[in-house]
Amino acid sequence: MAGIKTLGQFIIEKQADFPYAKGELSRLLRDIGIASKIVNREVNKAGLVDILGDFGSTNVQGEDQKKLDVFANTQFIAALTSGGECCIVASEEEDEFVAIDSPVSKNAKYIVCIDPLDGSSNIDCNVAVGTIFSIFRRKSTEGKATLEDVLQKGTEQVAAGYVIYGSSTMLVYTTGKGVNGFTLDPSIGEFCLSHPDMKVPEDGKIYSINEGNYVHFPDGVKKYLKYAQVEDKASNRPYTSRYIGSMVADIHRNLIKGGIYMYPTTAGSPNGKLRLMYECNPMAFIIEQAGGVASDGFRRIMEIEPTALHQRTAVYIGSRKMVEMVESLLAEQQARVA
Ligand SMILES: O=P(O)(O)OC[C@H]1O[C@](O)(COP(=O)(O)O)[C@@H](O)[C@@H]1O
Ligand SMILES: [Mg+2]
Ligand SMILES: [Mg+2]
Repeated sequence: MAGIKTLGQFIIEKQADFPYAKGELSRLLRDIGIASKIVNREVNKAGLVDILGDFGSTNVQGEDQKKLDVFANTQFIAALTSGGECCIVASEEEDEFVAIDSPVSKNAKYIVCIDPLDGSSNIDCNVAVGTIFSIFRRKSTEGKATLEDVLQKGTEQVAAGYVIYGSSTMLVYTTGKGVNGFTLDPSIGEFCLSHPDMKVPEDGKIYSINEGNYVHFPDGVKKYLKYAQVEDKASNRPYTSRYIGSMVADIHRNLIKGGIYMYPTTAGSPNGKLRLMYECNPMAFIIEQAGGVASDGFRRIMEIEPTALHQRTAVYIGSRKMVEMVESLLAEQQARVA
């Protein structure tokens, strides 16, 4: 196959963009690629191996852990431990952050916040799921890295990405110099560059939201849904509703076609459902690097000062014009009640 470029080759090539790079971040991304392939192998034959269903425990969020949540968590921590470039893993499936204490990682300076398996509610019914990761450089230089090293604003991310285990498996990432997508070619076991320099369309006609929570949505969001559902050919309306229920898959579709993914505050989730450190920050970095917008309705997701590992936030993310429209309706609502 003429002209393929593997993830490994691309990473090394892009290292030149960072004059002081010593290859640590490249190796860290390599390790995430390795664990993704192992998870992909299990996802692809999930019905044939004992990986479907509940694991029988709950995580710190009070969610039932799926066997694949636990498997993926174990694989990413193992790959990041043996890779030697990671000093802390903060995972959705771990109550506290995991300090990586292996001989190879004593000088490690990177922190990985990870959602090992995103879209857990879709695992057992063969719908696309994913992995989401966010990478920071530790701030402290002496001794063991601490929670303070983990709780950095999204603007401090040095890299972020996701893997989608869908009809094909893709890894999409950014290091702050654009967004590139790689498709796994099972015949050579390599992620190959398939979507260079991804850009989210400025506007779109797809909205993704769990309308089952409609009655609990802020008025501004209800107004936006009314706006989206009105017949008006001139402005491409009504929009189309698409909701997979896996954040990675919904945002990946909207990144390619244009659209908005929304998970507002609801009665059940007064602070929103999605987690800042390993879902919203990494997705915000990718979407902003692709020319889109990521907001909690009132400010940039990446400007939120984190205070807790598993804190949640409302999220509105995707095509710029669509997110700005929702923000203006939420601001109007706020002005009315002020
Ligand atoms: O079922 P709901 O409330 O619509 O929530 C779906 C959302 O929750 C999530 O499944 C949360 O992620 P996890 O599966 O990693 O816990 C998102 O992927 C998805 O967008
Ligand atoms: Mg998730
Ligand atoms: Mg998850």
